[in-house]
Amino acid sequence: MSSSPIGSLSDSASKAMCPPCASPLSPSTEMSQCKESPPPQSPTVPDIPQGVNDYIQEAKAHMSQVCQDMETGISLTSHYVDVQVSQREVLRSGKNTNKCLEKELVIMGDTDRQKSLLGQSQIFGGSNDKAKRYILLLGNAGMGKTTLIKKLCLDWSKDCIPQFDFVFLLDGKQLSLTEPTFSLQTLLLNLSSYAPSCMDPEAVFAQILAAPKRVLIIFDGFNELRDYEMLLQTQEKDLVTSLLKDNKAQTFTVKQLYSAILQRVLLPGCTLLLSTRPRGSGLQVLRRTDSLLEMCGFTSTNVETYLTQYFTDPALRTSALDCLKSSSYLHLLCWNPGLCRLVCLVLEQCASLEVLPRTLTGLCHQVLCLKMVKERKNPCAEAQTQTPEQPVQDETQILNSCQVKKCDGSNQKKSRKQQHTSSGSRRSMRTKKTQVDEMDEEMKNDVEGVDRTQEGELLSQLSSLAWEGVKSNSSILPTGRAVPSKLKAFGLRMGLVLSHHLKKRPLVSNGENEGGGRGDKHEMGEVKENSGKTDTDVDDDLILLWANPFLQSYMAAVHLSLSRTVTERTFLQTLPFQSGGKGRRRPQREELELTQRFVVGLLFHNRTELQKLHLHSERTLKDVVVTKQASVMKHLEGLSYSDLSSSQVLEACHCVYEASHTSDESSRNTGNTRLLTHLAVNLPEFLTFQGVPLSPPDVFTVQNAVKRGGAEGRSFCLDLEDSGIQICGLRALVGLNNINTYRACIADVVALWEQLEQAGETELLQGAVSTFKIHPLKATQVCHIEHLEKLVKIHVQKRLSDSSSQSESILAEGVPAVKELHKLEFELGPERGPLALPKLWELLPGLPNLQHLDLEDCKIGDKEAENLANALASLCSLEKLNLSQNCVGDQGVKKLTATLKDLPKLHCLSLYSNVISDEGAESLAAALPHMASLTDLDVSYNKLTDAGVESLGASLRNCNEMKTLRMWNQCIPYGVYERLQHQDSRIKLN
Ligand SMILES: Nc1ncnc2c1ncn2[C@@H]1O[C@H](COP(=O)(O)OP(=O)(O)OP(=O)(O)O)[C@@H](O)[C@H]1O
Repeated sequence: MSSSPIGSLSDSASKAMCPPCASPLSPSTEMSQCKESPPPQSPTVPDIPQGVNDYIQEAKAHMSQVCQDMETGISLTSHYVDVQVSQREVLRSGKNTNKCLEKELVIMGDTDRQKSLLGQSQIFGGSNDKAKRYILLLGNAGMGKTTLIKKLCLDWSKDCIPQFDFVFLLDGKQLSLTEPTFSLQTLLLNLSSYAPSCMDPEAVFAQILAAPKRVLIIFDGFNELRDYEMLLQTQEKDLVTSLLKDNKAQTFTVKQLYSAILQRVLLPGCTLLLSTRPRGSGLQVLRRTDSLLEMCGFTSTNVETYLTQYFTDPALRTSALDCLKSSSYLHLLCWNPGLCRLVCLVLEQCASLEVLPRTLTGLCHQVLCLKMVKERKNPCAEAQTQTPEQPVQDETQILNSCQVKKCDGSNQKKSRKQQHTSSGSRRSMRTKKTQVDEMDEEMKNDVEGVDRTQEGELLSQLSSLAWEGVKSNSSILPTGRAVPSKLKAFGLRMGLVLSHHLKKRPLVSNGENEGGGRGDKHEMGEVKENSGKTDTDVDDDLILLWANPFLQSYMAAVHLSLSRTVTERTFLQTLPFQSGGKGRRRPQREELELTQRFVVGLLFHNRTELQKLHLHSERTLKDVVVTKQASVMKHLEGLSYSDLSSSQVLEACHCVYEASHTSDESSRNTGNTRLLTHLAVNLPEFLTFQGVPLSPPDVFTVQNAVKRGGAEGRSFCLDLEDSGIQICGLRALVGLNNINTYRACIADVVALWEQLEQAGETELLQGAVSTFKIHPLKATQVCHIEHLEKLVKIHVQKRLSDSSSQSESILAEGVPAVKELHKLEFELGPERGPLALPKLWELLPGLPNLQHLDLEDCKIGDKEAENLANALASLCSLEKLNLSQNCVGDQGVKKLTATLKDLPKLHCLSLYSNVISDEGAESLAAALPHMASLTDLDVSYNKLTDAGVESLGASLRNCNEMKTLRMWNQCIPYGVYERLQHQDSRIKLN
């Protein structure tokens, strides 16, 4: 039992009732309160009992403290950069057969993405929108999901998200707790991260159940979408019944409860926010979500802001900014906030660095080396600096800051206000402090025992663990004795791993709520339990995690490329691009992909640098590296790039970039330039990245390969459609002088042209206009037609905008891409089709060279047919018109035939499956002899009777050019067709 004095209810209530601004934030650095959201509303919530309200206020005060740290030594208050999220949409193909989430999502162009950006206040639905209840937040590793969630929690603590009385953060890591000893109540009030001790759980839980709409539950720490998919498997009926029967029965596993919340069995009215990396399939999740958000990453302005906040010393700031500007690739990597953080770590040393890293491998290597240097200089500094007065932090950070930050050298000053903690928090802090002290002691012993020469050994052991993690898709290190304490301590000191305290369920029994928070009691109990444990088992509930996904992958690659325990066979199996045929490829996991990239980068890295990572003698290292280098070369040079999927071609560009931009002069002259040349020579001429999201660093490596192709006399046709490429990336690629043609989102291309015109870059504009292609065009989104309309307008007006004159000479003949558009498929389906049809009618006359127009299944009725007829009048080149599966009736056909008979080249007309009856057939029959070019007509599956088909059959006799007339209609006896067919074999039944 805890002997800590427990703050009285009135005591904590008085603190909890402090106005929100008095929450313990550092006054000097306090963030502007709720910039985008409406002014904070009154924190008083009607109908909430006072005791519960006290808890809410305490939870807010607690959260405002624990969410302060973005990561060790970096505070949200001083370092947070306002990033935006974009709203994504799911493709409504209805097929849903894709194994990969990315293929299920609409990939927006840059221009549209900018329009879809949401501020933080809009994440849960703005005041005018419908509230969003099931939100999925997507972002690759390091893109800032957890940070945004912390910011949201902080905003909530400042009453800036007033629609929720309760916010609970459920962590994927808690799934490691597998005992069936939890209830919904203990899960929310005791297991959720950042939750303070609760004095009256019964009342609070009752309030949660009474108003679930005012509850936000956030799921974070799930690496991949497939982790959620597992939780969405239908639960057994009996389990659902028992879950519903008793919310307080402590008989469920964390997994069962997570599952039940995600499946809306428990607290169905609450709002769910799920964060995850997007790889993997996620059909079930997609079906449930009503809002799909994606982290947008840092813009260059964001990067500048980040650096400005990071480097408080003006001189260092200026040199860091200058350094970054001089290194395009590092700058582009900063698009990922997690990498921006690593770049800043390196930039801290920019004055003393001879060269900045030029690759991701180089960056991670440099960061690791810096960590090693710091660790050597200061093996256990600040070991005892954390005092109980310091604010409690989240479970990971609290230990991390005691154990890792000590080597970090950063001494964050805490304001008095920050030191003000609630009594519950202090107790919990003391409990954790006890655990931390135990670990510290253990570590100190270990440090003393660590011979510096062992560093290499420890690094290699750690890298082997990193590879185990990557293989099993986990960032959690093996628990218990599997990892020697010396190794744990080393990983913690280096800041490569963090320890995370798994909150275990405190037993709730009647009367236990008297005299203190249950969490504290339990935590104390745990410490007691653990006190007799050996040094490897300080605390069962402490798990170790890799602190940074990039460094984990980097370490894994160190193991694969440098360890002699990795056999040649295993090594070869881990090389990239091993999966089967194009169609069967599943999306590669992010950590594995990164590891493979690092392996290639490391093998061509400066050997003196590699020496720092292992204990090998120079000669052994050389042998290991040379052998593996040869395997990599053989593997990459043996690839047939035309057999690779687009994402694999992209990955190949990355791998080769990592190998060829090493700082090692010796290998730069040998293997790695060979790899780049091989790639450049063998890349397919039609280089398509359609459907593959292209981030700024992706574009850079593609640019690098294509440019090299130019030096080898190659030129390419680029397809960048549905890649989400930023306009600046588009410019970089289009600006290369060996691009024959390119395709990309029309709106972005137009935006690029406008930028070029404004900048007076006429030559580039000329090239960008003349090499752009849109044929054949498949419109699957309403915006595609809107974009086309814009382009056609430019074509017709022969200038970029009403006010522009510069582009007039370039566009004197119109837009070549429009002139060359011969085929347009309108594939929006019956739901969205009608939304875009009016625009289509407008733009069609601007496409005089269109030969093939496919308007299948988009709900064209008689009215639309009339509009179409008018629009078609000027399409003199039209050869094929597909109007299958629409609702064209007799009136529509009449209008159409009046126009169609004047189209001199029309040879194929499909009116399959419409609603044409005999009257319409009559008008068609009358027009047929005048449609001199028509060779194929399909009017099957309409409403024709014998009379209708008879007239068409009769008319056919006067049409010498016709080759087939299909007119199967169910209600006509087969005999009629047989007779007609007998008369004229051009009549077909199907
Ligand atoms: N908005 C931001 N402002 C400043 N720094 C940020 C921001 N977002 C992220 N960072 C930095 O990037 C690091 C990684 O971010 P975070 O952990 O939130 O990424 P994540 O998307 O949750 O990654 P993972 O998928 O690996 O969990 C943070 O520790 C922080 O240093």
